[in-house]
Amino acid sequence: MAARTVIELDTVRKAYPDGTVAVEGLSFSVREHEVLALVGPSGCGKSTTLRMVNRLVEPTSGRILLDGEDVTATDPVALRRRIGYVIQNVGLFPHRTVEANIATVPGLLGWDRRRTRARVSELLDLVGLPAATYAKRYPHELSGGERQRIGVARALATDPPVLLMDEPFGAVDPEFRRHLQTEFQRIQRETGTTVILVTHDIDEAARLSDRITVLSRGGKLEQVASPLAVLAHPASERVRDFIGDGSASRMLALARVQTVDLEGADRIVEPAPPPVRLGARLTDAFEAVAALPGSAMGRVPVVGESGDVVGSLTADGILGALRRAADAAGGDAGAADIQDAVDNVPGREPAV
Ligand SMILES: Nc1ncnc2c1ncn2[C@@H]1O[C@H](COP(=O)(O)OP(=O)(O)OP(=O)(O)O)[C@@H](O)[C@H]1O
Repeated sequence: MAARTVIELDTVRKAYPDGTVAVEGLSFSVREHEVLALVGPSGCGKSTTLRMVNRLVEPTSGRILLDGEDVTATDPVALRRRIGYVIQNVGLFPHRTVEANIATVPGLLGWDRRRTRARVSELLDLVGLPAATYAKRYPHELSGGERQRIGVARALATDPPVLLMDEPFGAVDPEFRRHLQTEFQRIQRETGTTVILVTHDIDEAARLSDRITVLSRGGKLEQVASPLAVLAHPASERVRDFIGDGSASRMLALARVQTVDLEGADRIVEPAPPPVRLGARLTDAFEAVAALPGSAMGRVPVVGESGDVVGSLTADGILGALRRAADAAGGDAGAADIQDAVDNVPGREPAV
């Protein structure tokens, strides 16, 4: 069964009063429970698009539907209760405790104290910041990453079906950013919230989203497709430019080792190197092959769930897996494109 459409943009245009056309003829839809990344170069209209969904910005023309209902015909306050919103610098109220910040929307909805307190505690657990330690703190008593997590907790307070996130991990250092991304993924899977995630970072989009929407200057739609399809088959020169180098290594991180990519276990040379797991990311398989000593003849054992060796994998197997993944992602890019991309994978040389 096809997933239900939750948000639909239909030929949306936004011209600001000074004449800047931020978004032009933009149409795309977001399916229930998916994470849709909105990417593109600076100033291409990502934030404007996001803010039109919750009516912080009004479209000049076109329609935006939430559950089939035109948002411009919906009371903005009621609308924003159905849509969580997380921005880069969070915007927590500085003179309110963490608890009071998270309880903002429940308070507006008239929840009683017990229900609110229970929800705050549940959300703090969800974002990994226990209430006993954090509920009574003020925003200035938190690290940047913790503030970010409180921002997510606040946005999720009334369990909105839709969450809009504008560069939510932008203000934190790269290592912690990775941690927050993983946490976000866990929370999103747990809650099933439909998410639009604005980011200028193609790696973040590839890692976190089910589909990527690429915009170019003036808010024009260039491509909507799965991360693998965008990386393997960029729809235009502008998408290619935006992605830049490194598509192949990004694809390796998305595709997985499958049985069809394997050769026989009987070809493994003893003493065997450490095995790779069936279903592992191709990146891990690639690193394993690249690290092989010459004596292993470029071949790693592959083990199944029970730990039994189910076959062996070589650099050619990995290349085949990458081609298969790219083909499965659709489009008609030739094998040469993929070969070209694979040739640019750092560390490929020693693997062959
Ligand atoms: N209030 C405004 N008045 C006039 N122009 C605006 C206004 N807000 C945004 N713009 C312009 O609209 C265009 C799109 O801006 P927007 O913030 O949506 O882009 P973005 O893709 O989110 O950018 P970034 O990645 O840099 O945050 C830009 O040219 C910007 O200067």
